[in-house]
Amino acid sequence: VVGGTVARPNSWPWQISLQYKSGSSFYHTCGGTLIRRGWVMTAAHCVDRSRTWRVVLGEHNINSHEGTEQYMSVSRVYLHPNWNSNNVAGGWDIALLRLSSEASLNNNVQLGALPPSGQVLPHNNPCYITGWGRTQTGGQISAQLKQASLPVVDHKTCTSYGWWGSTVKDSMVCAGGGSESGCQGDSGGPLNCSVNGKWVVHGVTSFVSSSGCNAYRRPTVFTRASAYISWMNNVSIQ
Ligand SMILES: CC(C)C[C@H](NC(=O)C(F)(F)F)C(=O)N[N@@+](C)(CC(=O)Nc1ccc(C(C)C)cc1)Cc1ccccc1
Repeated sequence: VVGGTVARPNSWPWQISLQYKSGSSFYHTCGGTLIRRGWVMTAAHCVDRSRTWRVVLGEHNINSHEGTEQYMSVSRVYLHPNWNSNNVAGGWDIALLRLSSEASLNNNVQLGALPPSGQVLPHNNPCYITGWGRTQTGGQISAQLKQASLPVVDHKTCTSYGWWGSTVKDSMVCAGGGSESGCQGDSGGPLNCSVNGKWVVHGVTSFVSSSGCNAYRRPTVFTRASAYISWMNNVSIQ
């Protein structure tokens, strides 16, 4: 996350850290959202290569053990069937992870709320991106979970000339476009939007401009969760 602030610990209790094993250690690579006690929503581009994954719930500082963490292994990865890793512009950048056991819900670990199918939020709807991603283009990832205010940029604006143009599809949502943005390592994490006074996980962090995470008129682009409700329902009743 470029800009913004360090989040109050566990104030986004559905945020998870997706980590892969290398040698005898695990490393943060992406964010995600706990949507059921046994299911995590993340980006397909995070998990489209086979690795040994683990999901950390109740995490704040990824470099220290704070006693609120739950470490879960992943029993199966469900990539969206239409996902094409050579064409993130095509969309479909969403995946579900089946956890090998069910999370215990508490003050530090809660389920994220998904939007109703088809919901599209208005321009400037208040939203926050959260994640442990790089804090500057080309910089380091953050040890502590960060948050930044990224208001929705409507499709009409985001797909216009000088912005993302036709790269952004209807199944995506843009947010930000100013000095604050997502960055590498935030992938897969939630875009938390305030709707009727409740937090709804409206987006899955998908991409930023290669010319800079907070490039001018290149808002952070998210997979629009409300476009994939039926797919998620069909997968998670398996
Ligand atoms: C793996 C890609 C497909 C998605 C990756 N996503 C992220 O980093 C995210 F923002 F989600 F945290 C990304 O943007 N990766 N970049 C490598 C940029 C990138 O690849 N972006 C991108 C943008 C558009 C497209 C398509 C839609 C034309 C493909 C890739 C990060 C970057 C940003 C600034 C400087 C250097 C690196």
